[in-house]
Amino acid sequence: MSRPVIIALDFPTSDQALAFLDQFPQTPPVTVKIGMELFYAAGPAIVKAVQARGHAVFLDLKLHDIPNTVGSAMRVIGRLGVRYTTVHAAGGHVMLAAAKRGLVAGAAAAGLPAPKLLAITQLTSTDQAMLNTDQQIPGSVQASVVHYAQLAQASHCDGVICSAQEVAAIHQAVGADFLGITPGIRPLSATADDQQRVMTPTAAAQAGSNGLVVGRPITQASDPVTAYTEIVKEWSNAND
Ligand SMILES: O=C(O)c1cc(=O)[nH]c(=O)n1[C@@H]1O[C@H](COP(=O)(O)O)[C@@H](O)[C@H]1O
Repeated sequence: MSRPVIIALDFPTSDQALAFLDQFPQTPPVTVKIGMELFYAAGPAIVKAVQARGHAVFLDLKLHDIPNTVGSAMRVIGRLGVRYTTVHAAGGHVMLAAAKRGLVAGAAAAGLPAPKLLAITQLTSTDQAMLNTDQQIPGSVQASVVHYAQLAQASHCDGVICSAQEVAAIHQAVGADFLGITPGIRPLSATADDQQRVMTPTAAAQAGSNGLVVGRPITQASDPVTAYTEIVKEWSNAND
């Protein structure tokens, strides 16, 4: 799927994650996001287990540290054969560029294509008040997200993670080829949970999102495969 619906595999153990995943057919393969919770519990072995089933992995560890540390960690991630990985744009230009260099070098050493590097802009759980008070960043959320997208592009990232609410402004500022992958996706029937900047799959497609990240509306559904299939159908129809 060139515009994937990525399932956030947010589970505390490998057994739970794989039991969930094995409800899905292996064909067509799905793309799953392995984040901090599952990776801290299960390590690189869970990446291999998902790949062994033929599915693609988005490894979401949101690195944010000094440039040398991030570059070295990305060199290791580059060897894992994942399709996407993340870093915080707030780490700045030197850190982002080191992340990209590390990722490309690690992948090349393993003879693999480099994963796409996505920079986190403002988390979708952040609202206007939190931006201005907790982070002491003046101005609008959209202005901050567009700024981070410009910084990420200038630092050789392949795209950003943002809310679908900002995707159109990002594409206008940095071009439509720069990926805007969007969590905070909620079908009309779903609750927002801790997300602040949400959109439906249809609205995200209309805004130009390059891919959805969806967790609880699928993982906590009584029938996850049907929930996923419905979201894919809504997303595909809106992209046609
Ligand atoms: O990097 C992410 O994937 C991410 C960035 C962001 O701004 N907001 C966000 O929700 N996410 C992740 O996307 C997933 C969303 O999960 P749900 O809210 O359950 O759909 C979680 O795994 C979050 O860690």
